[in-house]
Amino acid sequence: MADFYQNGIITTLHNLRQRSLEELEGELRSFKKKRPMALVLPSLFSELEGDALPNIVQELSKVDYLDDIVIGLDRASEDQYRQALEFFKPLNQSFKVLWNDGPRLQAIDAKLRAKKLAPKELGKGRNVWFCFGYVLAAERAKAIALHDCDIVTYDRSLLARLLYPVANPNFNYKFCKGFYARVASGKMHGRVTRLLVTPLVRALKKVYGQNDYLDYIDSFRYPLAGEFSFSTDVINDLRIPSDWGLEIGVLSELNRNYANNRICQADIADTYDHKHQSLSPEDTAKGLSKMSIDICKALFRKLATNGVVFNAETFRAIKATYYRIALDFVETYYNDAQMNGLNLDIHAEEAAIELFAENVLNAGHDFLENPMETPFIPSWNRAMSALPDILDELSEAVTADMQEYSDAI
Ligand SMILES: O=C(O)[C@H](O)COP(=O)(O)O
Repeated sequence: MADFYQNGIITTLHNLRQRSLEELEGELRSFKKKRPMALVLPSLFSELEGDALPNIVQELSKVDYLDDIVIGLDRASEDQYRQALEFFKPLNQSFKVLWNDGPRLQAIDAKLRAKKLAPKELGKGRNVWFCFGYVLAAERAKAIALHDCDIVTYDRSLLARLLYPVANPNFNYKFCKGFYARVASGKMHGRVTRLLVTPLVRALKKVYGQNDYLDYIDSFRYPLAGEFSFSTDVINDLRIPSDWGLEIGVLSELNRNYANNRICQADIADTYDHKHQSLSPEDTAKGLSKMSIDICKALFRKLATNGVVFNAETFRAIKATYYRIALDFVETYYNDAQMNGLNLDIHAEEAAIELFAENVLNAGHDFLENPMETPFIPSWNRAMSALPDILDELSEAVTADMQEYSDAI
């Protein structure tokens, strides 16, 4: 059984395994009148052909408290968009598929671009941003969940546990982050979370002393989880990073906009596995190497907005402190793995830490060289003020695409 310890400055909602999924879903059904619920799924077309998404769709088709599912489809040709519309048909909820590469959504993007409001980078952040715009335009959902489409261990209890804290009308949470242990096939995963984020946050605390923002990030048991839920009004003011800083960036935005007692985290799965990316030690523009640089920059940028000063010396101190703390963590993880009968490859862990330490410096260098660089997509509030009809146009474009390319929906 899990413990019920509160480890930080936000609320942790545990899974004490005392109630059935059916009971939880029954309660969610009773919430839906006051707080209608939607799910956002950022997806690549290639994920439709993978192992995870077919099972996710099957599981979701059994969920009866959810009103809407908004799927953002990236990297799909016209034919693949048609295939996607067929693929998602087993869903029993009202669903929409945003064909992000299609001519209608590209025209919306061009309109935003002309006002310098369009996302600069392709990827999950951009996809999620357009989906959020669609949810705002639909004006129905009050509670929204988002999860990745590559979860191979998915079952529908993940969604129920993720949505519950923001869907329950008696709770006041604006945002809930999911957490779990990424343990699968006899191994401990979550390399960037375990070996970069936690030790780097601890190193920054050591170098700069107590800091409310670092305490806040350190309170999340899985800060990089792609699974979170929130009340719809959160979207208006949210600036989403378009790079791999997405998860940290969203947490930072919530920290800026809300008090800590409006934010929680929930234990959403006993086991979790997903598609693993390569570490990519040879190319900093790819894989976990790129991810680690984007995450470091997201942390540095946020600290700078709190008045923290960085220079080449401080980055060297941060790197050295990070490296020592991260190496100490390897022993901790190794012993935890041993006691639980898991494998932990010490060499691979230390090689990842060496790469991440180098990338702490690379990120620091980029940060000092390009002080004006920002990966943030403007908030929907700003986009709507510049282009008041943009949400209606987005909604019409999605409906028109679905009508044109599918005859049976
Ligand atoms: O959460 C993480 O640390 C990264 O997404 C990498 O995860 P993985 O080691 O499970 O692939």
